[in-house]
Amino acid sequence: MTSKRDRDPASCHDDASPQPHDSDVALAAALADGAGQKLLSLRNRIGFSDSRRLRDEGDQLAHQYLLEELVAFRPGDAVLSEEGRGQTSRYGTERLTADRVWIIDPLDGTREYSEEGRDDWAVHVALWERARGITAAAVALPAQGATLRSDQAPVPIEQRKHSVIRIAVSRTRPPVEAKSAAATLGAELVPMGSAGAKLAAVVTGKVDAYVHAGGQFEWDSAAPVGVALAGGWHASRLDGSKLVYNQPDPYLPDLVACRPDLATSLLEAIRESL
Ligand SMILES: Nc1ncnc2c1ncn2[C@@H]1O[C@H](COP(=O)(O)O)[C@@H](OP(=O)(O)O)[C@H]1O
Ligand SMILES: [Mg+2]
Repeated sequence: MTSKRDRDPASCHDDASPQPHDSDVALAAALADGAGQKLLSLRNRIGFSDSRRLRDEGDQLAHQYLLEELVAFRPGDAVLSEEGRGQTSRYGTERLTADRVWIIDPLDGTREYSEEGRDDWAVHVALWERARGITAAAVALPAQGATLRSDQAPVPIEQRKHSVIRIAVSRTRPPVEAKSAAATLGAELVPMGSAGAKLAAVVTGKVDAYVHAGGQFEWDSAAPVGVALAGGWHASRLDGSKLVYNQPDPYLPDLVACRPDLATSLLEAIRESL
């Protein structure tokens, strides 16, 4: 099969499409954008009256698009996707011996995607490389018209302090650890959907931190954590240990991300709550 890498770019792509010789991070951003545009179109086309249908079709549409493009542009790489089956699923073993694995969440914040007017949902595309971890990442926020990339840090860290510390949490499952840490620090909780949207709120300065506990998988955090770490933010497990990806079991149930100057006091407040 001819891969898109082998084709003449001018013959088959417009300016917005991924290009065969894109860097990994440029490809991640182009694919996250592409999936995001498809999700916006689907939302416009079928509306919100049948939210289950919108969620299911959105998940599948974005997954299929990302998978086809990754197979075409990076045919030698493995994929771990939330929506995957077989080799791309959490049970697939090909990724465990691969040197390069794309960890994707085609639609993060599925619930919010199916609710009219909400913009807290995202598309995650990250590349994990053996012995290096996450080396390229992009998080598209299609309804916010933004895409965050691991090679382009947003505004300088000093500009992003609030008088009262703001901690983003799940709007449906706010963890007790975050409530307790907020009480210790005199912080306020900011409920929001989607791990990608919450980490984006951290790196763009809308909030100071994101605390999650109680369950999550590698695809929920790989790309947003890749963007945050590349930009100089703190991101770790709640106990302060490193977030490790492409594990045999991709369950990765908790994380904390924040401004680096807040990390010590926030981790300490969380530790007191454990
Ligand atoms: N306890 C839990 N177990 C498994 N996944 C969870 C979880 N809590 C949150 N998540 C996942 O983390 C993402 C962000 O959740 P939240 O908006 O509640 O913060 C969602 O991803 P998806 O939308 O991709 O399923 C959600 O399914
Ligand atoms: Mg998710």
